[in-house]
Amino acid sequence: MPAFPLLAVDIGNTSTVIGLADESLNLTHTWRVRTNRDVLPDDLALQLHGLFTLAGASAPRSAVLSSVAPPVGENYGLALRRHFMVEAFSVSATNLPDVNVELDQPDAVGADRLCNLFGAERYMSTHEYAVVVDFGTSTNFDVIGRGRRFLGGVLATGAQVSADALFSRAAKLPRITLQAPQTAIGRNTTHALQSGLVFGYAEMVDGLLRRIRAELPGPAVAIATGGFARTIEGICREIDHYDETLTLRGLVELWASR
Ligand SMILES: Nc1ncnc2c1ncn2[C@@H]1O[C@H](COP(=O)(O)OP(=O)(O)O)[C@@H](O)[C@H]1O
Ligand SMILES: CC(C)(COP(=O)(O)O)[C@@H](O)C(=O)NCCC(=O)O
Ligand SMILES: [K+]
Repeated sequence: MPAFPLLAVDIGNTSTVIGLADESLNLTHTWRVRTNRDVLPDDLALQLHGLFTLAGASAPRSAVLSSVAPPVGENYGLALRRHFMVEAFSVSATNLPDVNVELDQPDAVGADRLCNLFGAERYMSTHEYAVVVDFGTSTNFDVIGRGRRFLGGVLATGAQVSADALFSRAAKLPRITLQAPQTAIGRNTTHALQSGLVFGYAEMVDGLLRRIRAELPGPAVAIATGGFARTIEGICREIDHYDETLTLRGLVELWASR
């Protein structure tokens, strides 16, 4: 039975990134939709059907899911079984035999972070270690060692969550767009906020990367991904690469290496 196209679904707390991969494991289509915990399996099937139809893509013959937003992953699994006759593989630390999760409680690690481990492998030819900085609802730093070792990391408040917390507690502050201002010294409220929220955030990331690198016994390559990565691109000095599809590609590579 042909297993392609493979459907890969990365369900985050804010967005769900969906892709179809061909037999060479290349992503032929990608979509980004809002994660909605209220939708039911039949809603998700309609959404998938609509996306495939709009793109003229064939229906999937296999599927792999990563979810950190229960019960959305379970609902995608049901939708795929009922409407596409596909039994999806769900990522967890307990069903990946080749991965060493060196944490106190390995099964508590987010599935997206395990995808990032696989997504980082192609950057590790010249480095013993990699750090994936995933700018999502939370900003997580996933520290990876060669040989599929998940060594730990950092979970920090996401940039948008930080901004929303400030706006909700300060009555006179406007809801600004998170983009870099021209200068660090802001001469109006908007620019001052953008300086704090974007440059301040970038300095936090650079500082944490320096601390992580200082704790590792060898050099580490740092790769940024996630919804907010593009805003920070070129501002963080400690980041070597930007890769928008790292998590989704990692999910596809994880599926292929089971
Ligand atoms: N197209 C975009 N351009 C800039 N920022 C974005 C974009 N999409 C999402 N973001 C920002 O990225 C963060 C969410 O990232 P996302 O990868 O969607 O999160 P999650 O992995 O938690 O679902 C939020 O701070 C949001 O404002
Ligand atoms: C850290 C996360 C909240 C990131 O989720 P995201 O920001 O991508 O929606 C998620 O990976 C998670 O819930 N992890 C479980 C705890 C852990 O990884 O240690
Ligand atoms: K994240």
